[in-house]
Amino acid sequence: MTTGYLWDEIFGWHDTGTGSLFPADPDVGHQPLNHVAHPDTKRRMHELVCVSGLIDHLTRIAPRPATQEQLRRVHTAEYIERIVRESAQPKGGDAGDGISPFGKGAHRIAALGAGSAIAMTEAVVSGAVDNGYALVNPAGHHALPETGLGFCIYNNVAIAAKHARAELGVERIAIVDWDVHHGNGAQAIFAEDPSVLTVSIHQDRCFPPDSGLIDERGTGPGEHYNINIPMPVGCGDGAYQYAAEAVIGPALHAYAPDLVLVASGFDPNAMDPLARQLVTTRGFVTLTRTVVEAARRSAGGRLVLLQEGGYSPIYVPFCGLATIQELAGVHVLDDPLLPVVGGMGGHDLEPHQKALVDRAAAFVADLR
Ligand SMILES: O=C(CCC1CCCC1)NO
Ligand SMILES: [Zn+2]
Repeated sequence: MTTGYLWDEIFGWHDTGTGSLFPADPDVGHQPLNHVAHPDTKRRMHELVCVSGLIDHLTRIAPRPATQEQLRRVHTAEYIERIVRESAQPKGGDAGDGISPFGKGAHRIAALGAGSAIAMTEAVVSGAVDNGYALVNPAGHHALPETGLGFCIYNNVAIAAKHARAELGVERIAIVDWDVHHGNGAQAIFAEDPSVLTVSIHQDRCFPPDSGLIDERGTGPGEHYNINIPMPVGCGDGAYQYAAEAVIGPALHAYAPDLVLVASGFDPNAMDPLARQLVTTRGFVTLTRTVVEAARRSAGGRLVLLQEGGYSPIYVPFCGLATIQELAGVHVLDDPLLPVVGGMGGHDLEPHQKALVDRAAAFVADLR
């Protein structure tokens, strides 16, 4: 098994400022604080991959900037122009919702992330590696054709999927989004496209507001090819394991994609400030095992994971390490926090959690 890995130091230079989540404002008490999406969390994950020795089991894939044509498969020219323009300003700008600030040069960094998603996808589809993890920054899964949103500038996973369909001869793609926030971008971009199955498991109505409801199932020819699993707050490893066994695995088996892409956010983790789930490294191992097995069954193992959210600088590195270990089939380090986060309760499957997952499981029968 060869697993590709991609990181570039410039991802650690994405400047999200000191607005924490809102601009510092002494008049209302907002003190300056690193933005929750500060790149340090992802940089720490990369450093743990290196210091743990896991990097020695991985094949380094070179980052590459997305071309204008590749960005334009998803985003409008006007939007890209605005990002390019604001990125040239000394003070940078915002992706589009007022809480996604970026510094000077953000377009170059975000375009490198999107192009790196393509580079990893090409490496996997060509067989250079069996599967891969691209630790890109900023995240992308909320970005829409005409605007960024929720810290996302360019929709990396959608850009990679469009490229695989247009340039790599891939017919059927499944996008699994396990970031704790709804994968609204891919859902919208592929809403009418049955050649791309989108599955999002997320905390119910956390972000974007009122997005990712269970009855959002695709439209027109794409109807039934979007599955949302809006998990109630407080879901731990047991609930996520049941969702993987009852929905994610069966949906991928029924759809039989030629390539599996994962929007890999670690913000379901039990120590994350931007959601209220209880997932530990055990949960991410279960999710990873599920997509590895699905890709083995129908896609020749072709599987690409792209970094999305995750805001606990303490725990995200270990969640990422556990995920990449499972992807690569190696084990270099246990999760030292598991006795803490795994011993605080909340990991048994609860009846209300099972009931929600069972509602989503019923949709698998509609997949062809
Ligand atoms: O991790 C994210 C960003 C979510 C935040 C955006 C504003 C409040 C929650 N999306 O996946
Ligand atoms: Zn998120």
